[in-house]
Parts: sequence; C-alpha cells; structure tokens
Amino acid sequence: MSDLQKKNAGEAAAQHVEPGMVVGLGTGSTAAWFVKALAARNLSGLRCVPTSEKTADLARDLGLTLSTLEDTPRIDLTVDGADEVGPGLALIKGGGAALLREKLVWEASSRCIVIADAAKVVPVLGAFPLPIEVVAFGHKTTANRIADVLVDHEIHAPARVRQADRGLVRTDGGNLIYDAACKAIHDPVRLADDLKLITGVVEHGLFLDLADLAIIGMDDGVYTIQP
Ligand SMILES: O=C(CO)[C@H](O)[C@H](O)COP(=O)(O)O
Repeated sequence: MSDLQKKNAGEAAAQHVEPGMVVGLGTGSTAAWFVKALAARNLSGLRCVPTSEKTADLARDLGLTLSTLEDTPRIDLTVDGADEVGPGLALIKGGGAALLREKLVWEASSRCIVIADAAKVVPVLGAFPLPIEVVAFGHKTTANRIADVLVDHEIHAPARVRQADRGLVRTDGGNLIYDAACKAIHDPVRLADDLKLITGVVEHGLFLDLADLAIIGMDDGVYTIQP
C-alpha cells in the first residue's frame, strides 16, 4: 500500500472533471486524495454526491458543494477507490463499508473511474475478503445462506461479520458487513447473481461492468487500464 501512489491516482483523476459537472465522490483513502485534488482545482458549478458520511464531511470541509442522489439523480462522473482491480475492470469494493451507497452512485453515473495503488491490480479477484452488506435482522440466518452459496462456489470458509472496537461495524445505512475470504473468485458474475438472490443481503462488493477506466498510481506517475 502506497500513499504516494494513491495520491498520484487521485490527482490524475481530478483532471477528468470539468466545470459544471455532477461528480460522485468515492470513499476511502484513495478517494480522499481525489476529493482533495478536486477541491484544489476550484472548478465552477460543480455539484458533488458523496458515497459516505465520511466523504461528505471531508468534501464539506474543503468547500465543495454537496448534493444528494435524490436532488441530482444523474451523475456525470464518479471517481472511487477499490480493494481489488481484476481482469476487465471487475472490482472488489467495500473495504470501507460504503459499498451500497457507492454502488447506487456508480450505477447512476455516465462514467466511472476507479483509482488505486498498483498493489490493488490482481489477476484473479478474491484474495481481499469480499464484503457483503446484510440487514441486521436475522443476520445469522442470512450468514448461513451466504455460506451455502459460497460452498456452491467451492469457497469453504464462512463469511465473518465485521467487528470494530466497540462491537459490530454498522454501515451508514445501519446494516452489517460480512467478509467472505474467497481466496479466488472464478465466476464473479454467477457469484454476484447468487448473493443478490439471498433475502437479507442488501448488496455485495463485486462491481462488475461498472468501471470505464482505471487510473493506477505508481511512485512516479500513473498508468491507465481500459475494460
Ligand atoms: O470500497 C471502498 C470503501 O467502501 C474503498 O474504495 C476501498 O476500500 C479502497 O479503500 P482505500 O482507497 O482506502 O484503499
């Protein structure tokens, strides 16, 4: 993990924003570099839709004009980080527990740019545990059903509920996160479909066919990947 690489990616992505755009702001340390670089450009007429309360606080502090998905349902460009960037720009996201709002904002966007440090680029998704957002009510039952789906995908480690110092992690929407140590996800499309069918699963961190461009930070610049 390199902060310089994240900074380089965030700053390069900020160059893709034009005055007057509605911009989706991702969540996480790489997205924070983008938010800072965007604020520094001081472009006129921007409206920014944050994907978490944390990003909203940062953007507000930096003087960016905030909007919501309700007020601006069409977003021109979203820039966000990822936990893994796989072949075809298939992604794992949700390490920061913001996957539901992130996916809502990504899907409302005409264009999405994923930004990451070079270590995030992988040949096969799954070394990073896949985050799955689950409704708190009956979550242990839901976890059993997730385990059944994982076994069907030859993933034999059950997903574990994410803990913080003071108890279970809650998302901005009040849900829980289960992390599935998949190791290797050989059929992300089928796994995404199967997880979505479980009652109690709100969303999962597989972002497939959503990214239009990846900007990967290096120590001395960036390189890009097209899907
Ligand atoms: O998906 C995310 C938050 O839900 C983040 O984009 C992802 O976890 C990457 O974070 P970072 O840039 O701090 O490595």
